[in-house]
Amino acid sequence: MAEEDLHRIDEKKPWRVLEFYSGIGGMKYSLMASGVVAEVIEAFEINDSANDVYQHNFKHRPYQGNIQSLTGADLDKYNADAWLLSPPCQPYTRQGLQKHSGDARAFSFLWILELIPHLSKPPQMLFVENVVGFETSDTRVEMIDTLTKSDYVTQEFILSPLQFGVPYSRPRYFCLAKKKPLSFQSQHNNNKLLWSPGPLYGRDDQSEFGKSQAEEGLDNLVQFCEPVEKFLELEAQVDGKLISSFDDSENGSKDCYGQEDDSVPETVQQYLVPISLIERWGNVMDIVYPDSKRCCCFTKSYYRYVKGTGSLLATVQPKIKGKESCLKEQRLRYFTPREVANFHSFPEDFEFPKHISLRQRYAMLGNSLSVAVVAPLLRYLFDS
Ligand SMILES: C[S@@+](CC[C@H](N)C(=O)[O-])C[C@H]1O[C@@H](n2cnc3c(N)ncnc32)[C@H](O)[C@@H]1O
Repeated sequence: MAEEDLHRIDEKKPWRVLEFYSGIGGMKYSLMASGVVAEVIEAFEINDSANDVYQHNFKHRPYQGNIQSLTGADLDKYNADAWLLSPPCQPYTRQGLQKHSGDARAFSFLWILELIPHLSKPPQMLFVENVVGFETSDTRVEMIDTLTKSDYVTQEFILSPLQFGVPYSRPRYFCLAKKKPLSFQSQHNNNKLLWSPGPLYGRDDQSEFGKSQAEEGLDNLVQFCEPVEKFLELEAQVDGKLISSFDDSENGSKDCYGQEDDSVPETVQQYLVPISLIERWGNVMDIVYPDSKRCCCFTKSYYRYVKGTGSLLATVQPKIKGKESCLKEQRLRYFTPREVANFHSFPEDFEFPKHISLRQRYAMLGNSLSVAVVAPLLRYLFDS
């Protein structure tokens, strides 16, 4: 390690961090929440609207361009200690064609990997986030191969917000890498894929860390999660008593779900799911209640499609929960973008600029990440 890097550790100078695929800044929020003394010196993102949101909240506009056009010299000049990367997930999602490294959307990440061995100032630490499915991809094989040859040690995790007290199922893959002679606190977890947050808290009973233990343990963990109602900005009806004051008398006549009107609703009524949609798709909807301890992953297609894109909230609680009771009478509504941000544990002061449409808000949030999960992972990565 260069002498200046050792000084950085000794003097607690802020780590210099690059944020690739910055989107709406989930990595930056996680770094802030982690308590690590660090500074994002540059962010890279191709999407104009995502950059508007980033700039609105952080007063800095990311470098707007294709990451694939960056050169080794461009990256060397930042002299960064750590790189945080959340490359596109579509090549690896179960819904996609799973073309892995053959998918054009994987090229920019493969390009970044290719640059690493040729850098004169490679990062001391790397953090990569992706969907479950990435761990079996050829891109992951390429990544681990490059990192190992370039003298990094790695630990990989699959973790969900449910394991951090948030009633939200969003398991994601993470790779943490440190360049030797830096090392992890629990070195016996090097080169392993772990399904438990135990090592982040110094718990080292490895028998707990496998996939099957994690899956078995989830039901148990769910009871320690906060209820969904703690994440709501709009009030919900509980115990048959209407707390919110909206009148949904027009609900029955509404037969589209936001495709025509993409403006941001101002009342809870506008988030109600049209009756026609409930009639057609009710059997595939995931319904949760204010006292539920789990809701499904919000994807970037939430609000545009109902199947597999995220949960809907019943604002009227029936005597028997679920689909045995009439769904139309449960007055289902979409979670608002602010509520999705709450499930992602974004800070209260996060906001969208006014010109960002409702669908763009859901899309960008669906692409983002859970601060509750990433912050402790970053703390563990930067811990020396
Ligand atoms: C999975 S999302 C990451 C979101 C981010 N972590 C957040 O919190 O919002 C991937 C992001 O990478 C951007 N992106 C995809 N390909 C890119 C490329 N070649 N160059 C720059 N940005 C790219 C997309 O626009 C998208 O915002």
